[in-house]
Amino acid sequence: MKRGAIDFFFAPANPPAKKTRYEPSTQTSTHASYPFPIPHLPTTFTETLGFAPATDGKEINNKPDLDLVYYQPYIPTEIQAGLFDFLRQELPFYRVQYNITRGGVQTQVNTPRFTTVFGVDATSRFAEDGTLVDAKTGRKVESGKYKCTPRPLPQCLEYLCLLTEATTGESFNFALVNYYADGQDSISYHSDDEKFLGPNPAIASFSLGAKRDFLMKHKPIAPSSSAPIAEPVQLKLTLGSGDMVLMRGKTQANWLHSIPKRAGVDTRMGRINITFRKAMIKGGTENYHQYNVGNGGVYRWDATQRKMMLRGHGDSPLED
Ligand SMILES: O=C(O)CCC(=O)C(=O)O
Ligand SMILES: [Fe+2]
Repeated sequence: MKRGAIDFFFAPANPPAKKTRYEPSTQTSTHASYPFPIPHLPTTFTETLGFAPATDGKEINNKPDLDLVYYQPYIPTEIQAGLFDFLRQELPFYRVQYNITRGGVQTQVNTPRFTTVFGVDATSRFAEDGTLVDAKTGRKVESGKYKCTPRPLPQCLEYLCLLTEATTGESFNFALVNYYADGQDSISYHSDDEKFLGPNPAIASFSLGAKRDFLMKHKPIAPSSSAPIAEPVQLKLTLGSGDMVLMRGKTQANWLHSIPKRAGVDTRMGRINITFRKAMIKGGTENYHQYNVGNGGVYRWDATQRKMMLRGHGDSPLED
């Protein structure tokens, strides 16, 4: 029977397949530490990234100790959605659990988002063949140096890192990635002021996917008898897909930032955050690995079920 225009309108013969917003590259980044190979950026993305930053950065330094550069957006519009899909699909993610002891009481912390990390601190670098060598001497790093197995940046993040270095004039050796599955995933107020980053660290922070509020507040200032009680100094940036915020100077030493939980329509969508940072010493590599990879199972995006699915456990590498 012939289908009329009305039938076509109301009942498509096959539900439309979800459009893939990128054409995967056949080349991959591989490393003994990766649970599966990670495809290179599609060439359409690398070509379009030639036009990044898509806008000039705006300096935000009108509050005490604050030094930001806000690119709204940095990633060109045409590839924002595709790059989000690509990274969500192709990176390994973790849901890290760890214990903290406060006042002699141990409690388990469930990190309220998916995380992953690539990079090694400035005392080491990866040689062409993927082995770790001493940054100064070029000699092979002894196997016991790190408690974890550092992972090199895959080409897809290395490319974005190099671009970010060129834009900002800063240098980075780490990419930390957060995936907030929905509005219930979050990061609580903190500052990225660890000693292993050195003084006045620069951190470039990318957003892809759902819009989320990025809240900043000045760290408490010890009250002095002469000064009047100051209003808390705060700031809200609503980060959209493709945006980048460079935090630098005295920002980390004096400000806290967070992505609070949110209810509402857009918050059913996922959001990816990538931060590029520079760790100076071994402790930075171990800290980032512990809190962003941990020792639980690896998750990968399942395009059919449209959620992160547990793919394997522990450090045992998976075949793709
Ligand atoms: O998701 C964000 O925009 C912020 C992430 C963050 O602050 C962090 O990973 O340290
Ligand atoms: Fe942070």
